[in-house]
Amino acid sequence: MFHVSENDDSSSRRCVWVNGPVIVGAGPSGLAVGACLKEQGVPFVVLERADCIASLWQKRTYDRLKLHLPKQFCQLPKMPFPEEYPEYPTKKQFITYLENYANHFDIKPRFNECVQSAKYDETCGLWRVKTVSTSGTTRTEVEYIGRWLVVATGENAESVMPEIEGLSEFKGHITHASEYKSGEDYQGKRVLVVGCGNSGMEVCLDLCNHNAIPSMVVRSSVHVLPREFLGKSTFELAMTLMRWLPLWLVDKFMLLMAWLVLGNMEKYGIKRPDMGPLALKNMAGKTPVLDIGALKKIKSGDITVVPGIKRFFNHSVELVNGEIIDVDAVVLATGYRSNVPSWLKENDFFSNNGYPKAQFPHGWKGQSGLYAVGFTKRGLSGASADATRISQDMSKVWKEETKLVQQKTKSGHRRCISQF
Ligand SMILES: Cc1cc2nc3c(=O)[nH]c(=O)nc-3n(C[C@H](O)[C@H](O)[C@H](O)COP(=O)(O)OP(=O)(O)OC[C@H]3O[C@@H](n4cnc5c(N)ncnc54)[C@H](O)[C@@H]3O)c2cc1C
Ligand SMILES: NC(=O)C1=CN([C@@H]2O[C@H](COP(=O)(O)OP(=O)(O)OC[C@H]3O[C@@H](n4cnc5c(N)ncnc54)[C@H](OP(=O)(O)O)[C@@H]3O)[C@@H](O)[C@H]2O)C=CC1
Ligand SMILES: O=C(O)C(=O)Cc1c[nH]c2ccccc12
Repeated sequence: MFHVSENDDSSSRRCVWVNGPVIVGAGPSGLAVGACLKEQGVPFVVLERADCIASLWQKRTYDRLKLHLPKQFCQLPKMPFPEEYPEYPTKKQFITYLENYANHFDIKPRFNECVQSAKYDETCGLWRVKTVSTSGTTRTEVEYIGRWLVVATGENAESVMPEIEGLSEFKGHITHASEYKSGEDYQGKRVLVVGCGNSGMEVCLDLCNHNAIPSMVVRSSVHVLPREFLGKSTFELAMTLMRWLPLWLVDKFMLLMAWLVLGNMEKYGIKRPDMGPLALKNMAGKTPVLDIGALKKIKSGDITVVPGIKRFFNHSVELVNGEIIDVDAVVLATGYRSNVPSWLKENDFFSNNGYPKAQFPHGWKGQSGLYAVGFTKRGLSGASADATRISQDMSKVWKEETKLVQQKTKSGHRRCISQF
């Protein structure tokens, strides 16, 4: 690396030349690319806006979270989970695994550096990546310059905060699922949970377990599948069946299985989409809920399912069916979005929704040395697949060029000697 600096009292500017890729984001995706590159001897820099690795897992998830897919589908390349880990590791175990992973591959991200912009400079054929970090009253701007850019900022970079009429008038506590830690703070409270994805369902279950009174807003439809069927992981079963059967048939099997285990959920207000669960995941990226107990609580009446929201009042909410219910607090389990459009000045490869335009498995490589990892809507296994491809692609070029440079230096050296 090569540095150029400029300073005054409260701010400083630096320019850093990066030999190898600039990786933006130190979540599982950025770490996986780093690990694969380390093995190939390609140097890199990882930039992270937070002060730790895997900030989504460390700072923006609730206490009782566990991986909801079996561990073999969640491990990163080149280092399996410890054998003693359970089939569904806890959040704490997953974070420990990631910390060990970063240490093992000696990945040292530059923390507290938020990427503000990244632009390809046509004239020099290089990426210019600008970051800002503030510490006390000092503001530091750094420009990293390199030939490759790896976008690893994730599908969950920002929380989606819906605009609902009257929400700003609501006097109770409002929080997003990403800030929710535990139901402990909600004992005895009537909590409206907006959204019925995996977050909404699990927050409701956690609230029940802490003697709160949750109502869950289901404004459209959702596929709920049991996490296990006859002691086997539903996800694993689906993946196995997909090897032999067409997707529509696997979907039929999933629905039959869900009906056998969970029964008909429509009478409880949970309507299924017209499309099957895997077809919908493939087409729209909508993840089916893998149930770990919320449905039992819905059946027992501990969780009340309510339709969409019309508007909020000071202490209550009006639903689309005209009903008004009193509410003490609101948890917005309304999902996440990518933040790529806010900083990446490029629109050939990335679409304005912050995802690569090309579908999996083609969305990992763009033009001019641009790469994306972890935008497959296939969780950690999708990120691992991207990381492997990216590192292979880069290391091929890196090795060819290193060989060329060595040959040139050798022949240059011979010429020098022959002049004497
Ligand atoms: C609650 C929850 C549970 C999940 N459970 C599973 C599961 O069980 N199995 C599974 O396969 N998937 C799961 N997922 C999917 C999830 O996307 C992955 O687990 C994983 O975290 C994705 O890794 P990532 O590195 O792509 O993104 P992230 O983990 O979000 O990491 C991206 C990093 O980039 C940083 N960043 C963002 N913008 C900038 C910027 N401008 N400058 C610098 N740094 C930046 C962020 O701070 C963050 O640290 C879950 C997701 C959630 C929200
Ligand atoms: N244990 C685990 O491993 C967990 C994994 N996850 C993963 O994290 C990712 C994000 O999940 P999640 O946070 O649940 O987000 P999702 O995007 O999956 O779900 C968002 C939910 O919010 C609803 N919603 C959005 N806006 C509104 C609104 N204005 N009014 C009413 N409802 C609204 C959506 O309804 P609609 O469908 O109608 O748009 C949907 O039900 C997923 O990939 C999930 O699998 C999450 C939690 C736990
Ligand atoms: O947890 C997530 O966000 C995932 O995307 C994991 C996942 C990848 N493929 C799936 C298919 C069905 C359910 C979950 C997943």
